[in-house]
Amino acid sequence: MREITPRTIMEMKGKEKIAMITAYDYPSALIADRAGMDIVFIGDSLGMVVYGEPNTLAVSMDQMVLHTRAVAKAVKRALVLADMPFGSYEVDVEEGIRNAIRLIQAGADAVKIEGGYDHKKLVKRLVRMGIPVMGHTGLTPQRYLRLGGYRLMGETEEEIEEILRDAKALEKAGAFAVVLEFTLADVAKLVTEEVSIPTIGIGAGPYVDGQVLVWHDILGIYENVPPFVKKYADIGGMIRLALENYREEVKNGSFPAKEHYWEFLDKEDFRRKTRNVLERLSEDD
Ligand SMILES: Nc1nc(=O)c2c([nH]1)NC[C@@H]1CN(c3ccc(C(=O)N[C@@H](CCC(=O)O)C(=O)O)cc3)CN21
Ligand SMILES: CC(C)C(=O)C(=O)O
Ligand SMILES: [Mg+2]
Repeated sequence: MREITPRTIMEMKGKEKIAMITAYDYPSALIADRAGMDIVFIGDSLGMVVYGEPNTLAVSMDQMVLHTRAVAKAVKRALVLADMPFGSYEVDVEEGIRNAIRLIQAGADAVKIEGGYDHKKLVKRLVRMGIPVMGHTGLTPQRYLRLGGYRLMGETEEEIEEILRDAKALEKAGAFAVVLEFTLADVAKLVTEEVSIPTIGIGAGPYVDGQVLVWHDILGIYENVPPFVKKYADIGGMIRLALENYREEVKNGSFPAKEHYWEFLDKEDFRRKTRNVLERLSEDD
């Protein structure tokens, strides 16, 4: 059992902001956990930042399971949350349950689904069988095709109503938190005040109970970052410099240096051994 549980996260509402970051592999998850993140999250955004897809729609359950397993092995303290990918829970509740179980068996402590109102039944069933669920409303990237791209949500009454209805449905169905993605800050504030479960924002302003961002975006290793991202480091630039140095030293012969390889001290010993080996090899043919 890890230190941070869904109960811990729920109790943070109104007291302490929740810090959440994505991670998709073992070394990244080790660093995220040691940095004191509350939630380490295997997002389906891995389709874009790890696999180079233009959106998240092609991500499979198999991919989510493999990356969840790698992250779960590294995390000792934080809550490990895994995204349910597009197509893994829409067809029927039973299939959603089967797929959520796969993520839990890969080491996740909880799963996240996009939407709320439309998935009340699934959320209720998962929670009753002991699988904690986080919801996700506002911009839901799995609706990429219908939305015609990624855009700010919550300007119209219809969108405000949909977002609030999702959040309330999630609260009622037993979800332990909800992600609010790329909504006007006023809408995120309204939702945060209207529901008792924590809201975790991404591009939704400061009036929420926590924040989530994508690993590659804040570290400067992804080119097409959303406009709400703050870049905390230029790791991409550091990697580029390191690789240019390595390449240069290979080309000019300064790598490997003495400390990077081993040779016979007694060259006469090596000559004798070589002679014997060459003799034996010539007898073979
Ligand atoms: N790397 C990454 N970071 C994310 O935060 C993220 C993903 N991927 N993939 C899934 C969703 C998609 N998100 C996004 C992606 C792009 C914009 C964005 O660039 N919006 C532009 C207009 C884009 C357009 O219409 O072409 C804007 O200026 O509003 C917003 C949210 C957030 N999520
Ligand atoms: C953007 C966050 C909330 C997400 O769902 C993901 O990274 O997949
Ligand atoms: Mg996602």
